[in-house]
Amino acid sequence: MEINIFWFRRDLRLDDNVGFTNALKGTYPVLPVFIFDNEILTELTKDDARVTFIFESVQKMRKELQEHQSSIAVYFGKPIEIFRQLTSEYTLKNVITNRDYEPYAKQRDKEVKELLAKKDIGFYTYKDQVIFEKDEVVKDNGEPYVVYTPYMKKWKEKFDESKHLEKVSYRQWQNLIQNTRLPNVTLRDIGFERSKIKVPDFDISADLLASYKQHRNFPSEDATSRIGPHLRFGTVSIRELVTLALKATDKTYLNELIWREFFMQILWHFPKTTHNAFKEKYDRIQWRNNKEEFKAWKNGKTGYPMVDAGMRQLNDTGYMHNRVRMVVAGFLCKHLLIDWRWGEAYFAEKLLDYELASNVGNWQWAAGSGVDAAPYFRIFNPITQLKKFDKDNEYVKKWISELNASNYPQPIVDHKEARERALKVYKRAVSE
Ligand SMILES: Cc1cc2nc3c(=O)[nH]c(=O)nc-3n(C[C@H](O)[C@H](O)[C@H](O)COP(=O)(O)OP(=O)(O)OC[C@H]3O[C@@H](n4cnc5c(N)ncnc54)[C@H](O)[C@@H]3O)c2cc1C
Repeated sequence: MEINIFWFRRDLRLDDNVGFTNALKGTYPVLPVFIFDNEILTELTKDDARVTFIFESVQKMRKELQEHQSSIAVYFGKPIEIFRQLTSEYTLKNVITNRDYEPYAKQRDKEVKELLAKKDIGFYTYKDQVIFEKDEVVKDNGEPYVVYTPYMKKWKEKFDESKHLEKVSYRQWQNLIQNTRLPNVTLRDIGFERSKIKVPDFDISADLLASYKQHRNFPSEDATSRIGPHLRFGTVSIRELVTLALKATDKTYLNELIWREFFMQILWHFPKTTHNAFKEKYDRIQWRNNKEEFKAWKNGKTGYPMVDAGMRQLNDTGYMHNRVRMVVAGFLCKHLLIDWRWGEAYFAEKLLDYELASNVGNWQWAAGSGVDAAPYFRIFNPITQLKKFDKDNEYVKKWISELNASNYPQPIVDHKEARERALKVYKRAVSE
């Protein structure tokens, strides 16, 4: 029997999934597939919460598909090897999937496509995780935007509700391979164990979106949507979110979703920014990279409550409030003069919503080296930030039980001295 494969990756949902819907509309029965990619997994700790979340999301889809007399075949290995195996097990016509824009994924897909082409099997990809991808929103002269506000304006100009928000669902389950017993793996099979950290539920209610602008900067309030990991792994569709964001009178939430796409197109056009400063001069900064100070930062022991509370929240829950992320990132790069790449890597290890484009983009923003970054001489004062955004110490007390006790560390650097030192080092780098 000739079949098509639909390959799930960062789109772990059956509804409003562009590639999956198109696969179901095709001529051949569809075999849904998910691959735990061992090249990605080897980098992670055994109780990684994101792996547990992916595992549970895939098993949930599997159950739902089994109710429709089908399933999803789940494999563990190198995608190219798994496809080699699948081409010998099945008579494949096409592999269909949603596009992934990260450098590793682009290379992986290129190799899979080449393998399939040699066997005369098609490889078709769809846009699913964004409203606008790659170079759909560029300047009139075709160059990419490197400043957010004009990008956001062009995004809104080009946006057409009837075209971009069309919900794509096609529940023709009989077009799936009718087999409820397709291969599966357990967490243990892939070398992992269940994490104690859970991805929290999200809130995209009209109430939250209505008050988002006024409350989103205060970390003690539960006033942001916590949608990050769901967007990252595709358990919710961007079209659904934009639909809700448009209904809100205030458009701040929509603008945040556009920031996500802004950073994604930056990564697409400038893949070198994963490792290099967007503004080249910033790679001349003489980082101090003191390992003891880095350890104090990671463990929430810098003596600056807002920094410490944030890092402890991250270590305990895999989440940190956006305002606090800005403060801890600025503190690492400027006060401690530690390379933004160290902080980026630590966030990548810990954040449930870790997403390469947004993480690199925001870290380079904090370091001053990125697109649309704050000028280097604007240095967050972690004490003033605390007074402004957590004036009753509600947030910091929640995460630092010993805040007012003698065992709470003294500041590891003096704000004023560290600020002056950062200004000198940055100035030297950018004016050389
Ligand atoms: C140093 C640093 C590192 C960051 N790393 C990541 C990361 O790895 N992954 C990630 O998704 N976000 C990252 N962010 C952006 C932001 O902090 C998170 O998206 C947000 O805190 C997630 O919580 P939420 O879903 O409740 O956000 P909400 O405030 O409810 O926002 C909704 C969604 O909008 C998008 N969004 C909001 N702010 C930003 C932003 N500044 N940049 C890009 N998209 C944004 C996200 O997709 C977010 O989930 C980082 C920010 C900083 C300062």
